Amino acid sequence: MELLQLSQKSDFETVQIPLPSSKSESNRVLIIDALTEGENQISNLAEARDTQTMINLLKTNPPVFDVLDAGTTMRFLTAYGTVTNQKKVMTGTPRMCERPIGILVDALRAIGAEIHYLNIEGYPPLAIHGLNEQTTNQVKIRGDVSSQYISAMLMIAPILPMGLELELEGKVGSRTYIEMTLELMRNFGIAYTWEENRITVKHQSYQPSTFSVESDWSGASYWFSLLACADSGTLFLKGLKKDSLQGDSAIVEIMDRLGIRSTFEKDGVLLEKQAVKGLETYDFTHCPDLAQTVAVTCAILGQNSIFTGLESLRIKETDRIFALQEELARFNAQLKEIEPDVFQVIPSVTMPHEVKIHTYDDHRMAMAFMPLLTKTQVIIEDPSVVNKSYPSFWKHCQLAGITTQQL
Ligand SMILES: O=C(O)C1=C[C@@H](OP(=O)(O)O)[C@@H](O)[C@H](O)C1
Ligand SMILES: C=C(OP(=O)(O)O)C(=O)O
Repeated sequence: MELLQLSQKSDFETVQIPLPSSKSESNRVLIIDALTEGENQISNLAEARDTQTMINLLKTNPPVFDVLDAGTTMRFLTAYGTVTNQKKVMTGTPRMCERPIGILVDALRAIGAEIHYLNIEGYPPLAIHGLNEQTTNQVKIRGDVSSQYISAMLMIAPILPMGLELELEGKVGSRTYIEMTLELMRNFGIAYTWEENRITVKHQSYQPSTFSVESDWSGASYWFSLLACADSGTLFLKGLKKDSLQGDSAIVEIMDRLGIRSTFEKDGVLLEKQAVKGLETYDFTHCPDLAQTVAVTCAILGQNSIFTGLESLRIKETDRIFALQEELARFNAQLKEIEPDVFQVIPSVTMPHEVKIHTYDDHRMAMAFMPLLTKTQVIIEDPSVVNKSYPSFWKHCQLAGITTQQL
């Protein structure tokens, strides 16, 4: 097991962090690009492994689409392979084959697709046999498991001969990601309506256009957390915009409560320290990828916060609730379920001289616990796990003056 030691440091002089591009925006524009007749001008695609996997699969078009551990790549390419009438096997890592996909497969079957499960009903691997004829444009889809199924259906909707009327059922989580999908579709010429729980996309063509992918707000969250936990300093995060398509820009309002003032400038955002106002409660339903960052920050800052909207965390790269509970305990903090789906962060009272963090094949576990280095020496197990979304993360830590050493 590779180990990376991060030395304790708590002052960050004016440091500029370049940030990676958003993998969520990148993976959407790649699908849209593949469905556009004509040339798009797309820049700043993400270096994330999830995006590079998508680029390679679209370019080489092998009979087996192995998406590794990339959820969006699995869900978006399943819909793409179907609408482009291809025969494909969709597979991924063992964990990917434990992440549910039945809701998307049912929606695709409802419009006439032939898809078979190759192992366990409701989970990858899958065999796609394409879509010969669209049988209906009326589809009901649950919104409470993953928004990625909805985004996948929406992006192929204009290509369907009958278009699509998607009725969202029940609670809709990660809504900001659905909005991102529709905004990007609009950027490439697609008209849609979203009235109450019904999204309608008529049959139409994607129009060639330009798009520059923004920096990644989920990746930015770790830098907000670092400064919030530090004694002093300022950070400048490049390439972030105030009007972002990414719901994880909610980190600005969360960190305003946890001691960070954000000032938007022409080419990014300046982070400065301010007094902690306190985060009593936060609902992560629409920004689930921020939960680990904020849990660790609250645990370090002595904030007894209540978290809700964490349901989807159990089916991501790992069971993130379990992983957080185990790793927070290593510095005597807790994430306690005080009622069904209501969690309380119980902060650390004593900090060990060194903390070793297990990362569970989850990039966000490695990155979310990095700010612990403001209080103690940290050892991160399997540091290359960050490659999924942020391959240059440790290099950027060095830019911030953090000493990293492979053990
Ligand atoms: O559409 C997207 O780009 C994503 C949607 C979210 O997943 P869920 O919709 O499954 O919550 C998020 O957690 C994931 O990192 C990226
Ligand atoms: C959940 C994530 O990604 P995905 O679902 O696309 O694998 C993530 O990046 O935190």
